[in-house]
Amino acid sequence: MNTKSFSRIAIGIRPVIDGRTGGVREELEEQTMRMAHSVASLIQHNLRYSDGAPVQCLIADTCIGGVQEARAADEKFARANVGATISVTPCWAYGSETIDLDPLRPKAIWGFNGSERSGAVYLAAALAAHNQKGLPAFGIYGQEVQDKDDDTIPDDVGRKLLQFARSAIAVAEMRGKSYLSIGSVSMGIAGSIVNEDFFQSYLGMHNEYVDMSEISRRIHLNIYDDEEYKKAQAWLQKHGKEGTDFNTPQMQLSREKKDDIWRFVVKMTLIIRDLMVGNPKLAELGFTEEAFGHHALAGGFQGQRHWNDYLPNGDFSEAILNSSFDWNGIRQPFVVATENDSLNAVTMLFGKLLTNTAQSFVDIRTFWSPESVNRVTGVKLEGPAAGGVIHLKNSGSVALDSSGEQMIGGKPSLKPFWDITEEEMLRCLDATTWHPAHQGYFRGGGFSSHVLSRGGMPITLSRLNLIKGLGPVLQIAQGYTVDLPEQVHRMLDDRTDPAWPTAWFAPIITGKGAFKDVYTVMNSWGANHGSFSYGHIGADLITLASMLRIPVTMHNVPEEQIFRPSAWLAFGIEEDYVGTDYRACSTYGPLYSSRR
Ligand SMILES: C[C@H](O)[C@@H](O)[C@@H](O)C(=O)CO
Ligand SMILES: [Mn+2]
Repeated sequence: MNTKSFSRIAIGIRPVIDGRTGGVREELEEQTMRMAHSVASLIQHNLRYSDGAPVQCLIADTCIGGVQEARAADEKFARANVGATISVTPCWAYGSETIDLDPLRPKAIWGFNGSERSGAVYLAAALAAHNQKGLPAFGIYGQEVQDKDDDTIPDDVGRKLLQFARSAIAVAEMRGKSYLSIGSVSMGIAGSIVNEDFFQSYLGMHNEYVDMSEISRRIHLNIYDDEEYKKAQAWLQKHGKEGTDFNTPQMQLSREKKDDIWRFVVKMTLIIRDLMVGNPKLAELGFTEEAFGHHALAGGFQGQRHWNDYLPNGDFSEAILNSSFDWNGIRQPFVVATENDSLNAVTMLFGKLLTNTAQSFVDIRTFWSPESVNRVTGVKLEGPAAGGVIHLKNSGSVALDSSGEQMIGGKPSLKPFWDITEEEMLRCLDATTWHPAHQGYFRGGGFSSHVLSRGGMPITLSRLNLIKGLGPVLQIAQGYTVDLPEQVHRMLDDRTDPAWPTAWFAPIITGKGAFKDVYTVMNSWGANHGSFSYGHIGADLITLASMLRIPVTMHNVPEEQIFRPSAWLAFGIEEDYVGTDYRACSTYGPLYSSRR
């Protein structure tokens, strides 16, 4: 992305120490600094930014024994674009004098579980100070006692440090970036009514808008890189497989018209990307203003109906941009929401920032109970599909990675772009057929990406909704993609548009609440759309939501994986995990609230 001129977000590490000189402090200096270095090294070795570079950590110049050193660290961090902090300590230190007071930076504290001196005492004192001041912080305290010269990070501590850091980086990455709406509201879909207050107060993001006519202008005035356009065309000749035209013969467009549409949608793709992140090549061509782009970390394309009723739809552009590759090779995926559903774009953005993988935009289309499947196909669903499945099927576009043709340990998966091989990219392309769009819905034509997600992939379906009087809420359902028997898949898929991408989803059922059964998951979904991300990332989504103060309305994440700021426990009894979260989020209010 064209954000080179912006400095990277870093995580600031704060070694906190007992400030009593004349014996105590001196004895602790080295151990405390070593803790800071081992945390920095853990993060740098395990986490990456969206472009694949390792996450940077910055350690305070000195150990922090009091307020002077705390503010000196602040100053260093402010200059270096530090977006979150982790304080570490093996000992007692002066709680409220040493903590990070910046209200906008997510913060965690690791208190070393030792017996000679106890980091736990500081941890508890510092967390109490944070909570008393309304600055929520994550507490990390290892399960097992460590000896004072043990510099290792125990597994449980490491897991929490990384869970915190992944979300903290996501929070910091969003701040100051834009959501770009291309067009406005698609067919009355509420998620495409962009809510500026939400973007600004909860995510620290800005909203940018262009009319869809801007795409048309750039196509007509040749405001795109023609060299890249030719490269893309040649690549498509080789790798783009056109599929069956499912329109009735009278509705089918001529070959000539279809070829025109191919040319058009490739240009649209370059233009949507350029609108989002800019393109220095445009400046060379004399289009200096267009070269900037809109600083967009996510975007959406309205399409229906003002554009699609007479021009080619966005299916191809969205599918390619959301994928981890194109004619330029393997690269980080963009986030482009269908139907300009900005709330689904945010859900996709959360998933992308937490995992660095391509996200799959889906319509939550049909609950197929075992009885309905049996009635229609005569087949009794078995195995993971036995309780019924939810048909996830976007109206024509999905990241090609969703095919599951990338492998981890020989199993279908979606990987960060730096782990995807050339061969896996080709397999994803091979698993995709581009079908002429349904003429009833898309009079202007287009090419829908037909991708069937392979079964057996752990996925997390999520969705952000806005509720007046309450604010944003997040829904999370972990589960698996499933392979239905071939003839069952065909019969069910053919009842709707077979040109569109499909995933059969079996959420993990707990027997309780919204996860009573598959029907209840479907019935509890708060909108027509959702986004799925590879892996069971519900715990990370919950941590991220707590940093942003977005309550989670439903989830099936095991209790032991949940990690939120320590203050959350003060808001209610554990059994009532949803209510506790609501009370905490509403007390703190959005992270970038003007109330502060
Ligand atoms: C083609 C159809 O109109 C779809 O676009 C529509 O059903 C949706 O995707 C709604 O989410
Ligand atoms: Mn839709």
